Amino acid sequence: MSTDWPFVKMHGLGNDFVVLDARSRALDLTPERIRAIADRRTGIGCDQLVVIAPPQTGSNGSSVSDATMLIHNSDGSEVAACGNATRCVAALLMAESGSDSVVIETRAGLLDAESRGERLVAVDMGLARLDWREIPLAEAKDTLHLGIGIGPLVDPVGISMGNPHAVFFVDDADSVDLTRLGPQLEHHPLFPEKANIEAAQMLTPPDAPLGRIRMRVWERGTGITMACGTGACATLVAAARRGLSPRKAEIVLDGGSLTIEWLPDGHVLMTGPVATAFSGVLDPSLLS
Ligand SMILES: N[C@@H](CCC[C@H](N)C(=O)O)C(=O)O
Repeated sequence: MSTDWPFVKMHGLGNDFVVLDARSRALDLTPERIRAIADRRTGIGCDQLVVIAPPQTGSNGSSVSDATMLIHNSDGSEVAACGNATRCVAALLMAESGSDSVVIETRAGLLDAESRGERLVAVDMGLARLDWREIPLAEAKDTLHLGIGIGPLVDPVGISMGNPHAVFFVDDADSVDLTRLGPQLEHHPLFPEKANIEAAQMLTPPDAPLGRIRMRVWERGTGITMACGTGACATLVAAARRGLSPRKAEIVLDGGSLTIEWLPDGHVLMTGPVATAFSGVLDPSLLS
C-alpha cells in the first residue's frame, strides 16, 4: 500500500488546518509528528491537524455519523472540539457526497452540519456546558464569575463547548496583550485541563435585536489564532448569561465574523465560511 499521505489545507476565517483522510487506512500519528506537520517553518504549518476517520458503527453494523473527526492542536495534544474545523470537514464531506447535510462524530459528541450556500456552513455545536465539573474547574465555583484575573483580564465566565473556555469582558479587546497574558491564564491552576482564553468587547447594547461582539483568542495548545469557532460560541453564551447580549450575535474575530445563536434548547448554532487554501502530499519525513 502507498505510504503517500495527501492532505488538504483549509481554513475557517484564517484559523487553519491540515486535513488528512484516514478513512480507508490507518495513520500512525504521534505528538512529535503532529508538531512536525504543524510547524510553519519546516512542515506544512497549521493551527490544528485534523484527521477524518471512519464513522463508529453500532452493534447492528450501522453508523450514526458520516465520519469521525479527530482534532490535534499544533503542540501535539488531542482535543475534543474545534468549531472552524468542523465546518471545513463538513464542507469536504458534503462536496464528496453531494448532500447538503452531514453528521460528524467528535470526542465532544455528534454534530449536525448543513450547507448554507456557497462556502457557508452551519453547525449545531451541541450544548453549552455551564457546570464547573464539565469545564472542568479544579474546585466548585459559580461559572458566571470565576473570580480570577491578571491585568485587564478579570473575572471570566467559564463555559465548555466540549473544550474549556474562559471569556473575559474588556473595554478594548484590541489593546489586550494576549501574547503575555494568554499563556498565564491558559495554565491557571483553576483549569486542570488548561483553557482557551477569550478577550471579548461588547459593540452593541444589551437590548440590541442582534448582538455584535469583538473577540480575540489565545487558544490552548496553539496560541493566538485568527478565529476560534468554539471560542465564538462560548463568548456569545457568556455574554447572554451576563445579560450583555441577546442570544444571537455576530462575533467579530481577527479573520472575519461568525454568526452564533444560543438556541432555547441550550444548543449553540454556529454559521460561517470555509475555504480551501491548497492541497498536496505530505513529505514522508514528516511521518518518520
Ligand atoms: N480553533 C478551534 C479550537 C481548537 C481547540 C482548542 N485550541 C482547544 O485546545 O480546546 C475552534 O475553531 O473551535
